[in-house]
Amino acid sequence: MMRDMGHGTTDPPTGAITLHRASYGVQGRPILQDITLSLTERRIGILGRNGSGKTTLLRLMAGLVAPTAGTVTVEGMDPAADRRGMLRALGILFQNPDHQIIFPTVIEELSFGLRQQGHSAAAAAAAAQAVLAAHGRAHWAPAPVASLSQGQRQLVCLLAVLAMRPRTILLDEPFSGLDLPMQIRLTRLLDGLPQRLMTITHDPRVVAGHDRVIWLDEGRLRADGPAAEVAAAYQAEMERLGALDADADIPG
Ligand SMILES: Nc1ncnc2c1ncn2[C@@H]1O[C@H](COP(=O)(O)OP(=O)(O)OP(=O)(O)O)[C@@H](O)[C@H]1O
Repeated sequence: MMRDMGHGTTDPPTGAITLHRASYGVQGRPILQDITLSLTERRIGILGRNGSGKTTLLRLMAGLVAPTAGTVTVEGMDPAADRRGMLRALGILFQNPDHQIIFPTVIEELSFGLRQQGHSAAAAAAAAQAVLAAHGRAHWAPAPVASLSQGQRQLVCLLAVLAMRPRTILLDEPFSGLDLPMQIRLTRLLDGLPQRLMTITHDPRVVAGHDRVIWLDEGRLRADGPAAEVAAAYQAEMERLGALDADADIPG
C-alpha cells in the first residue's frame, strides 16, 4: 500500500480502528451494510456521494451510534461504551460548525473538551489559550463566537479538537462552505498535523495523496485502496452518472 513519507517525522498513531461485519439500520432500512475494515493508516479518505452513508460511518466509529449488527473498535475500545477513553482516542470536526459550538466565547468553547478530560478550569483555560496562541489566534480568546465568519468558526472547532490532543481526528466535509484561501490554509494546517486524519468527502480532489481511500456506495464498500486508483475509479463513475438523464440514478 502507498505510504506518504512526508508524515514520517512524528510518532505514528497507535491502535487500529476496526469494523467487523458492521451494519447500521433505522426502522429496518439498511444505511450501512456489512462493513469490514481495519484502519491503521495516517491519512485516510472516505469518499462517496450524498447519502452513501459516510456520516453514519463516522458516527459509528465515534461511538455516537452503536452498530445494529457486527462490531466497531477504536484502539481496542468499544467507542459507544468507553466514552472517557474515547476523549483522547478520537476527535470529530463536524460538517457544520454551528452544530458543534455550544458556548458564547472562543475560550469557553476551547476549554469545554479539556474540562471533560478532567482538567481543572484554570488548566483548561491555559491549555486553550496556548492552542490559540500556537495558531496565531490568541486575540480570539474573549471573542463572541457569533462574531466570527463561518470559516473562522470552523477553525475554532478544529482548535477545540486539537486542544484535546486526540490520536485520530474524523473530519466530515471539512472544506464545505470555505472559500479557496480558507481551503488552502486549512489544508496546510491539516497536512502538518501528526494525528491520524480520516476525511469524509464527496470530492476526490480532497483525498489526493492520502494513504488509503475507501469508497462508500449505497451503504456498502465499493472500493478500498491507494488514493490515485480509488479516486480515478470514483471520478469515472461520477462522470458516467453525470452523463445520464437528470436524477435517473437516484432511487425512487
Ligand atoms: N437516524 C436516521 N434516520 C433515518 N435515516 C437516516 C438516519 N441517519 C442516516 N439516515 C439516512 O441514511 C442515508 C445515509 O446518510 P449519511 O448522512 O450517512 O450519508 P452521507 O454519505 O454522509 O451523505 P451527505 O454527503 O449527504 O452528508 C441517508 O439517506 C440518510 O437520510
